[in-house]
Amino acid sequence: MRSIDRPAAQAVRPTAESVAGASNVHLGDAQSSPDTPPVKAAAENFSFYYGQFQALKSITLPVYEKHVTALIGPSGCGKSTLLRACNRMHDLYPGNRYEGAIRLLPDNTNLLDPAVDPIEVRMRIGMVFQKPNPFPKSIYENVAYGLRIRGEKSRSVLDGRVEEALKGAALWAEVAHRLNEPAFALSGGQQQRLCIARCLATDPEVLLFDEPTSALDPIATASIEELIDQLRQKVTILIVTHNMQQAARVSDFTAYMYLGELIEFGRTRQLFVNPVRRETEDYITGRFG
Ligand SMILES: Nc1ncnc2c1ncn2[C@@H]1O[C@H](COP(=O)(O)OP(=O)(O)OP(=O)(O)O)[C@@H](O)[C@H]1O
Repeated sequence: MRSIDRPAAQAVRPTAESVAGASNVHLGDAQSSPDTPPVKAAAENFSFYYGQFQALKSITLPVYEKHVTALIGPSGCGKSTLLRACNRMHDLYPGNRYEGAIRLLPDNTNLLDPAVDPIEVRMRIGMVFQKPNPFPKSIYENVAYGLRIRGEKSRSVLDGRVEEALKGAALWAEVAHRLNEPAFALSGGQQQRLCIARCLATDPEVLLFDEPTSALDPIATASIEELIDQLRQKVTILIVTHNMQQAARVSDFTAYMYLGELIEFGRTRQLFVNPVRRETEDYITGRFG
């Protein structure tokens, strides 16, 4: 397996237009301008099939560095399928098929390349699921897990990284005195922050959130949203949400999907206030979906 953490000598940084160029996607005011952030990842004519069924149709989408991009759209439009493709979750099932590319910058690696090790992809691109899914291990071992897989054995390095990740997930103050307790002893909101800490421990470049607050109460939801707001300073975030208020609150850019296609992509404010496509307007005003 080829490791993907070495930048290629001639990495190409796509712009919003070069990413969207071959498609009909409306970029709205997300087009390149002096204040457009660099592209961190990009789907390029990406299609996905569950057996004979085509769930995603030639998606072309830039994901901007250290910003939050929300994927919205009615149930079954392919949001989770796209998110899962970004860290090769679909590899686990036979019959699934990718076409096109999902590139990670600056090395311009196609994450779907079979020569790229999916385990390494998951270190660079962490994923947080709808329901918190800690391992049946201690709080400490959950966070240390990815580092141990990477071969880290030094207790002092592990201790330091576990503390740093728990602080990054705004959980340290609540668990510092109980690191050896089972992760399942934590509340749902704490377990979700533990899962975020588990991702942070391996220093991911991108974090994927698949409806991360749908199983949480309003207070735990607010703490996860606050955390996302802090995390964007150091990591690129792609989030699937059914909750349009949440998309409006937490994201900088929004992509509206329908029936496996990307209909519109733009800055969140523009997409919600002044969408270019009629389909987007119908969805966000509740006339459809
Ligand atoms: N394992 C699977 N096998 C076959 N088809 C699937 C599978 N998973 C999803 N699909 C289909 O792919 C399409 C996209 O599903 P996906 O879960 O990505 O949509 P979504 O937009 O995330 O929906 P929701 O908002 O309800 O979670 C749907 O038509 C769904 O029925």
